[in-house]
Amino acid sequence: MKHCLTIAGSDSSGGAGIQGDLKTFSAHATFGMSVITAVTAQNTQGVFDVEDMNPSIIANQIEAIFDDIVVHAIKIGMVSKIETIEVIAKTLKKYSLPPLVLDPVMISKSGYNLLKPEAKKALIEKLFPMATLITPNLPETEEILGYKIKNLEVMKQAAKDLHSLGPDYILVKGGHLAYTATDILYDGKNFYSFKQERIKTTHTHGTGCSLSSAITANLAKGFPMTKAVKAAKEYITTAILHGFPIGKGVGPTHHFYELYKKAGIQYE
Ligand SMILES: Nc1ncnc2c1ncn2[C@@H]1O[C@H](COP(=O)(O)OP(=O)(O)OP(=O)(O)O)[C@@H](O)[C@H]1O
Ligand SMILES: Cc1ncc(CO)c(N)n1
Repeated sequence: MKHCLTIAGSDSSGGAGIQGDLKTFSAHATFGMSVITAVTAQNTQGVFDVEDMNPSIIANQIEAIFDDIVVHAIKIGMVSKIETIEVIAKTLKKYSLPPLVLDPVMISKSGYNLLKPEAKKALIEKLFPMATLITPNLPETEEILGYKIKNLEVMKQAAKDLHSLGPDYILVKGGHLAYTATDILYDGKNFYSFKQERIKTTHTHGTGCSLSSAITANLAKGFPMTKAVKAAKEYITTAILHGFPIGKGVGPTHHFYELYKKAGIQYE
């Protein structure tokens, strides 16, 4: 059994953030652990409130895990503000780290700033160089680099520009492209394209969180990066295809579709 850690925010509606990450780790038969950076009051319609955890409890959660349990891979999601970023970087640096996937969460699908705008610089300077992989979506990539991205060619240029900021691998996610859901992976030398037709659905709450957690679980199992991303892309595509129409807005994906199918579990 491999052990995966998510350092992220709690999503009360269960599809994204810590809850989505732990479901994804479990769906990959890995043991999930969590460090909560913030608690959000959100549902399928929006984010209504956020309470950030104090830096001391963030540090204590990280230390409690690393001082006791082997961590095979880490995912970082919502980090809210400068103090949170600083304490995560400082505390993690005390340990020898496994692969680290950083999802640079900035703005929720409903338009809420999950990262305070003034914290962008700290995220890039303190956490990007520690990351094995970063997984920005298109609005995040545009925000970090300061130019518009409308097609796959510009996504490749963006991947190169992001690579110069320190991560070993870049995955620019194309979920916000109009015509395809193609993601581009860059390792500093080669590009790898993960092509997928856009699925016509509104139930895409937490797709980014779940994709990065699936990659994390695959890295924990020792998959090389291209294989980890390929398998995670297949996982998220299935999860989106079977998304749940719960709530009045953007519903969550189905984290356990394949497992339920194999087990013959009826859930409808
Ligand atoms: N409609 C869709 N059909 C197929 N794949 C999709 C669709 N929407 C997103 N994806 C895929 O889901 C993954 C997550 O990408 P996306 O760009 O949506 O992340 P995100 O915006 O960070 O998500 P969130 O903020 O909700 O967590 C990517 O592999 C993307 O290509
Ligand atoms: C807590 C949290 N993290 C990340 C996202 C982005 O999907 C979200 N909506 N909520």
